[in-house]
Amino acid sequence: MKKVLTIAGSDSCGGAGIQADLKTFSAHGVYGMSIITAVTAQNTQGVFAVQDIDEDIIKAQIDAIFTDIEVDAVKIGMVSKPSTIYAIARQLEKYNPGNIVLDPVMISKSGYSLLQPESKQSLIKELLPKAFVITPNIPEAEEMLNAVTSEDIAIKTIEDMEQAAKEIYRLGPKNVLIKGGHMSGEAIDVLYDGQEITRFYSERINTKNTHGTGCTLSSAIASNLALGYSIKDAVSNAKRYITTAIEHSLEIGQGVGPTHHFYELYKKGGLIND
Ligand SMILES: Nc1ncnc2c1ncn2[C@@H]1O[C@H](COP(=O)(O)OP(=O)(O)O)[C@@H](O)[C@H]1O
Ligand SMILES: Cc1ncc(COP(=O)(O)O)c(N)n1
Repeated sequence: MKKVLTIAGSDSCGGAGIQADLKTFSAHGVYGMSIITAVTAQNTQGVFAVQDIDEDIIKAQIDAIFTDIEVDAVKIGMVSKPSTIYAIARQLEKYNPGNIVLDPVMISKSGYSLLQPESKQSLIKELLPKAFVITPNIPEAEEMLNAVTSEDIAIKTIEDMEQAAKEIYRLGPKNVLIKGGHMSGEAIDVLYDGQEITRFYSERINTKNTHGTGCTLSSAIASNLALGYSIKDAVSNAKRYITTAIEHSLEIGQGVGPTHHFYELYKKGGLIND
């Protein structure tokens, strides 16, 4: 069985973060493992408190896994503060895993900042060059480009997304996927692999329940990479997975509800392997 690790924050309401990642891994038939970087007190309406986990125990968790288990892919989500980022970066240098999917989580759907402002530069310098693929949404892509150019870059069109993907590629990741969830019209994601741009299309589903879509997509990409798919096939499969997960999203809580991870659904639709 393929083994996939998530390094991310805990979402108490189960829609995003570690919880979404582990559900996604299970639905893909891969074995999930987790390292918790922060605990959030969160529900579908907001994030109410965050406690960062000490970097020594983050490091110890990474040692515990890599000294014992072969890891086929790593997904990185909420990393919160600079010392957490440095700890993860040093451990990745030590164990050098492949298939690192970096979801540069910055602000939750409910508007709470999950990455401290002083962490942005550390994330760019320490983690971007280690990523096989980075998966920013549009505001995150803008933030990263603004941090490196000191300009006020706004991504408004699909061509802007393509240009931004090429510029973020120069910061060191092997592939850049900019997600179009925050645009209007079709939900189009754009991949740049250093050679060419590929667009991934889906209809825009009319729902407010998109809590955890970015976490789910990046974990689905990590699962597919672990299963041996190429980056383009991994993104294409993951895009179908997230579209189905949003189509069947759940009316749970009073705010932005979560996506649905239902093994039988994906099996029936040919979205996962046995
Ligand atoms: N309403 C929607 N209908 C269809 N796909 C969507 C919708 N909202 C987001 N997506 C897709 O979900 C994935 C996550 O995108 P996005 O919501 O932008 O990420 P994030 O959670 O990081 O903000 C992307 O593949 C995006 O195209
Ligand atoms: C612990 C954690 N990690 C990531 C997200 C982002 O998910 P979303 O953008 O869907 O709110 C979140 N809300 N909580």
